[in-house]
Amino acid sequence: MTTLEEAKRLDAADELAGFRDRFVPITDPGVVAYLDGNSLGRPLRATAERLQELVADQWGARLIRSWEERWLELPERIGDELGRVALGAAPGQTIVADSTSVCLYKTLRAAAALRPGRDEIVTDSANFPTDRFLVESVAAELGHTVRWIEGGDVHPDDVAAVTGPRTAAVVLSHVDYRSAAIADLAGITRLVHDRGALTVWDLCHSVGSIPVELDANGADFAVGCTYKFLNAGPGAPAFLYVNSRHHAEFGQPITGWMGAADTFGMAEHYVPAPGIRRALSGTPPVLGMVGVQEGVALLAEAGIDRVRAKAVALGRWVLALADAWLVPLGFTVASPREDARRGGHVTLRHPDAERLSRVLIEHGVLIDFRRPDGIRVGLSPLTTGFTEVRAAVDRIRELAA
Ligand SMILES: Cc1ncc(COP(=O)(O)O)c(C=O)c1O
Ligand SMILES: Nc1c(O)cccc1C(=O)C[C@H](N)C(=O)O
Repeated sequence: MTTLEEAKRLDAADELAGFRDRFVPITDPGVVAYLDGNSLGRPLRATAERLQELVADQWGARLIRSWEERWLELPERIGDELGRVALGAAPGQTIVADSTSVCLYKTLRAAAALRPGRDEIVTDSANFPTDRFLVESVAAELGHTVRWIEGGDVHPDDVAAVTGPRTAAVVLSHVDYRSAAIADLAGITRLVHDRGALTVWDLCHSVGSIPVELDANGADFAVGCTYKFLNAGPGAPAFLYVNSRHHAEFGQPITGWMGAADTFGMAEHYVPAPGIRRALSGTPPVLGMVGVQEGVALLAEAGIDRVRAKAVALGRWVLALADAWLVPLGFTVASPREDARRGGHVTLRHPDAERLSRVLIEHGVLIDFRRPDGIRVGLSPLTTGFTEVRAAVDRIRELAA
């Protein structure tokens, strides 16, 4: 059923519908649908308020004293909360810092160093560019070889085929940025450990969208961004997770003073801080962390399980509309149809996707084009509505006909 009544019924039954009011309204009357929250989540009203407060009360009034009073502890404090709410991570293992790219570099270098004598790093040829580029540059830096899994939608068997006694680390995305295919984090982690290697998971497209269980699955390292489903804002800092069993030996390559044991001791040489704090390098981005804090707080209120349930329902809705309206026009579905294997977006393929994406954006349907022929429909359960999605797919039908 694809009727407007059905869309309204789904919106009326949506337990998370009220959360939409917690976001800054879209004032541009030309926007029909915002389906790009998996690239840049919408801003929270609370973030705007908290930023003003911070500038006035903490930065403006307390000046440099705010570092000691509250700012220095934020990377760990927000990291712990993020770990609790979204990552299945006990406190002391997650920290907010840097960009995903930098966090990936740090964790991959650390992982490789924990496996001396092994000289191969595994990743997937369809992985996000930053992941592939960093795997290549870390491999070049260390004299390692990259072993590629071809083509995305990575299964444990694909990992088994390229890992062995020479594998140091395996770098994979939990949710594929193009197809939304969910990798078997538990099964792959187990397999990689059986081969004596370590895992680095990129959680950019899963954090805040699907529950992740890092501790329960024995994950080694993970990284992710906060500006997608956590709505933390453009360029908001990323996070990294290091399982506590690696803390004693965990050494990361950007040995700045903020990750040192005694930051203000101005020591002659670097001695890493105990625990996850050693993952830090430079001064934490306090303004950007406000958005992370608010995004995580909102997610805690909504609950990751309810968020996931709505993401699944939105995904099914896109598939139903696409099957009825777009498949007859030459579109194909590039995302898994099985709910359990599909993350928080649906990618539709069309031979003319690049031009069509431009036209759609001009007509207020804000989707993403992803090479070579994908139109990516991002579904953010805290802001996306069923009627909104229907209007968007209707517009795609109209413009593609
Ligand atoms: C899978 C994945 N990894 C990494 C990134 C980005 O990394 P950064 O935060 O360094 O821009 C993105 C999106 O930008 C992504 O989708
Ligand atoms: N991080 C981005 C940016 O700085 C500019 C534009 C887009 C992005 C994105 O997040 C892209 C996104 N990771 C993707 O999956 O395509």
